[in-house]
Amino acid sequence: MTMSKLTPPTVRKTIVIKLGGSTLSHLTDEFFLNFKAMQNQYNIIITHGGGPAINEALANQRVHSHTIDGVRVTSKQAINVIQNTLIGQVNPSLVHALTKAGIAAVGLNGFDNQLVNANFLDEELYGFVGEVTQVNTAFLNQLLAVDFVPVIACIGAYEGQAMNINGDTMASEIALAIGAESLLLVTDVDGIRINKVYQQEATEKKINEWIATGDIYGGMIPKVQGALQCLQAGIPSVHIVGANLTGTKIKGE
Ligand SMILES: Nc1ncnc2c1ncn2[C@@H]1O[C@H](COP(=O)(O)OP(=O)(O)O)[C@@H](O)[C@H]1O
Ligand SMILES: CC(=O)N[C@@H](CCC(=O)OP(=O)(O)O)C(=O)O
Repeated sequence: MTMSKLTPPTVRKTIVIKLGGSTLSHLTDEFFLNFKAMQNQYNIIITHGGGPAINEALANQRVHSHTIDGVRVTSKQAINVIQNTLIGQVNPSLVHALTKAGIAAVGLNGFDNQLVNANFLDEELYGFVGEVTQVNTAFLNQLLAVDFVPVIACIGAYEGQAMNINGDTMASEIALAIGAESLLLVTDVDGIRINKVYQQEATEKKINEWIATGDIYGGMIPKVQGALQCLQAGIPSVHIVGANLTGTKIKGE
């Protein structure tokens, strides 16, 4: 009997793409084409937020909330609305858009097979906001190995309790846990804009200055914080981009 040579499995690198809630309602055909082109080379994990949908749902139900530096202070009432909105509405409509474009998307959140466990970030200050404690990377790798695209809503699990995790923080934590090659934070602006000019590159030093001067504020703060954390942990490529996938490259020095 002749032994056939075993072909080693191709080790494909992984990209984590975070889609901001602000982008979800207008993903273009160009975006899906770019996505498919990337799929030829990389495993792709999608994470998403849903800020605008959450704001609308909270307003409809007259639940007040506010943010501190882009992180939503989340009461018990708010977390119920947020859980229902992200897992019940935003996630399935994104999965639908992706599957319609021929992408094998599988909708997930922190509860699924203990995908993302979380603890309270600071219960007194933020309420039900989660800090990621563990990501089930083995499960993600199993899905990627059979060419599924995990689409993860930014809800973590703490002993059966849903925890609100900022979408950018969730994306960064997943990128770190899986050892991603690249993190792409896709938002409604083409990167970091300073004095009306979009920056092609931004260093840690500049970013810290821009936060201090107020040129970076609100929802851009968790993005740059997550981006810097990934860069410091050795993820080679970290970008904040618009839906056309061009924007700001985050650099260490
Ligand atoms: N320096 C900055 N450059 C660009 N956008 C900024 C900056 N500082 C704050 N922002 C705000 O951050 C927003 C993107 O964050 P966010 O609304 O949370 O989006 P997403 O839903 O994609 O996470 C921009 O629309 C803009 O209003
Ligand atoms: C703790 C926290 O800030 N959670 C976010 C989760 C959604 C999110 O991050 O949505 P975007 O990606 O659209 O900003 C929130 O409640 O708005």
